[in-house]
Amino acid sequence: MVFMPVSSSVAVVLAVKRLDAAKSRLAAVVPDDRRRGLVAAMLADTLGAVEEAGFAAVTVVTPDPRVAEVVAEFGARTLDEPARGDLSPLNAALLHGIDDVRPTADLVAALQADLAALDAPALTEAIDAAAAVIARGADAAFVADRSGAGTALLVVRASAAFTPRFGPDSAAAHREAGAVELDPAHRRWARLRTDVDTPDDLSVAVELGLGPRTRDALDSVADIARSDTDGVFLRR
Ligand SMILES: Nc1nc2c(ncn2[C@@H]2O[C@H](COP(=O)(O)OP(=O)(O)OP(=O)(O)O)[C@@H](O)[C@H]2O)c(=O)[nH]1
Ligand SMILES: C=C(OP(=O)(O)O)C(=O)O
Repeated sequence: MVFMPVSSSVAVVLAVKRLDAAKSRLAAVVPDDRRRGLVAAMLADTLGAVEEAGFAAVTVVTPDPRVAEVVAEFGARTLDEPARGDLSPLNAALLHGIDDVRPTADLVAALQADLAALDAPALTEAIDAAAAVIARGADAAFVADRSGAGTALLVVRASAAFTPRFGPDSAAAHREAGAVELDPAHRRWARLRTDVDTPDDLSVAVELGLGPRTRDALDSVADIARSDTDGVFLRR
């Protein structure tokens, strides 16, 4: 068994699908043309928090050149989609990124890309907690999302053959695969746990405090949504 120091080097991997296909569950409150900008803004705020936390080795797996432009603004790198295999497209994309950076880091952190309220302290604390658990012998550790069913962050030992299991009920899937759940009582890291898929998630992220780019993107939607009775996240 290999033991890691808590000060292990960390590579961060995210996956973003084509913007035209992204965040369909927000379609009722954000029109198509604004939704692409909103998804890009949430990615930018996520990458902003990662940068502020001091994690410099960042890879985003995406087929979308507009996403690649956002990634380049943060000095991060883009990897194209892998060939289709047995895994879901999301897990195939993440595993492609994880495999690519494995030789360069002690730990690989797979992070959701829509963490519009993420801040550096939450991310740093969670990755430190994961590093400590992995240093004690686990192959992987994760932070569940706000609902408890999904996963906001999965950290794997780079040398371990741990396959990501993002998707429906991924928290249970990661737990069953042997990953250690961090802060299972959900007392900490609300800003990390709030991935934005639905209007309700967006409301919670607004309450927590959005990153600046998401706030700007939503301001542009607000002009439309103020007169829209479905603009739930703006009426709070
Ligand atoms: N690179 C890549 N990323 C993906 C793929 N599928 C999903 N993702 C990303 O994985 C995260 C979660 O994906 P989903 O929940 O399936 O999609 P979503 O865009 O968040 O939302 P919905 O359209 O409402 O399901 C998002 O960051 C997606 O952009 C894929 O095939 N390739
Ligand atoms: C993919 C996941 O989340 P979502 O579909 O909510 O983005 C997940 O939590 O594993």
